[in-house]
Amino acid sequence: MGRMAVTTRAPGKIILAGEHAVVHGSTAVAASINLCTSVSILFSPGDMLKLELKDMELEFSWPIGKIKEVIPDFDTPSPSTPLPCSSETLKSIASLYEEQNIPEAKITLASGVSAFLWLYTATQGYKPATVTVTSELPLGAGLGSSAAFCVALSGALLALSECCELDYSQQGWLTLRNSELDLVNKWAFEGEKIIHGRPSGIDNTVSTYGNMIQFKSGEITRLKSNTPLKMLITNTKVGRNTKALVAGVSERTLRYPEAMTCVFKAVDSISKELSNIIQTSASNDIAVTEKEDKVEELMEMNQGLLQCMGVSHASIETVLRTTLKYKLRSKLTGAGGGGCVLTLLPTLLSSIVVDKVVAELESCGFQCFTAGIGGNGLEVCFSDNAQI
Ligand SMILES: Nc1ncnc2c1ncn2[C@@H]1O[C@H](COP(=O)(O)OP(=O)(O)OP(=O)(O)O)[C@@H](O)[C@H]1O
Ligand SMILES: C[C@@](O)(CCO)CC(=O)[O-]
Ligand SMILES: [Mg+2]
Repeated sequence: MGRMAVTTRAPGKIILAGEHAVVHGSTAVAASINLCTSVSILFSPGDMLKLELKDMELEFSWPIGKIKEVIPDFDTPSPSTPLPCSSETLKSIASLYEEQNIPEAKITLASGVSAFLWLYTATQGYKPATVTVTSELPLGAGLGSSAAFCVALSGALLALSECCELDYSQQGWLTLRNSELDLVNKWAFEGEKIIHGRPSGIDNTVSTYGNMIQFKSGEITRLKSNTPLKMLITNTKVGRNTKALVAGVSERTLRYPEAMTCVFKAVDSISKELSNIIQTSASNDIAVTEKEDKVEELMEMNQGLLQCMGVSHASIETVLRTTLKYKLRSKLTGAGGGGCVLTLLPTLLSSIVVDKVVAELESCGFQCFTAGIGGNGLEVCFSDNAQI
């Protein structure tokens, strides 16, 4: 029996320090969170490629012949060689979803659908299949939904290719070898380029490998945290688009190169300080409190510099002001412009205060939750039939 069906899951992330500046070569620190995107692929007879986005109750389908016309040359795809999608091909791919009548309110999905069509065809060619996607992550809210989608999808596509040496009779969730994860990460980066324009690669990297990482110009250092950090995540529910925010920072950098270079350098130092603090061991409550005080201070400094880059938002400022009333510090996470804000919850903070701050934030229309930080990266599960 060949490999017919696979399900993968890949986590979202929080950025503790360094978003945006990381696109310009600064250090950043990120951790996976225990909210995932899952992708299931089932090769099926027939002549259609189907994409089902379950949470959005959307279904797309294309005749294989039509895909071959628009994205030619993949009769023998080479999944072991990650390929960028050229801007001409990206334009022709647009004709594939324009025919599918994506509802106006969901037009931001177009870039995700383009990334899907590219990654699928470039790795599997013209095989008919049904691909199903579900996600626990809010889309476009700073928690790396685009990267989790690209990693889960690339992982599923490669798990069904000759590139991965997996025992597909094995039950339950499996992890890939490091060299296989490296390949998934590279394909996912090609997908992120379609969605983000100019990604640094931090989001797909932390989603692929999991845990907590320091990242600078594609170089990854795994961080061993001795004391777990507890973060409150507040979703302002203000929609935004990472591609536009990243482009905005680049435009400001072109207008004020010297000032922005200093800002990026300051962020680089903040991320390095943070990563040192995270890795120092704290043996008692006083040491833990000192550590948390420093993390809070660095988060506050990083937020100031993100304001300077022009990626804060009135809703984010409301979260900052509200949490500060309770002496809690916050910073935006991900691309900003709305989306999610992180607030450090010190170990000795009473649950009464947490309940109060959450109630006040929720009365503003925001949504608060906590998430496990630093868990597994991509995982794969084989079955005769896809799981979701
Ligand atoms: N489950 C999914 N199904 C289809 N497309 C998705 C899915 N998740 C993300 N996407 C695509 O990614 C886009 C959101 O990506 P974007 O980078 O703007 O936000 P994010 O990744 O959630 O936040 P950040 O990049 O700041 O961490 C969506 O508009 C869609 O095109
Ligand atoms: C804003 C950004 O720095 C992080 C988005 O999560 C973009 C990137 O690094 O690709
Ligand atoms: Mg993204």
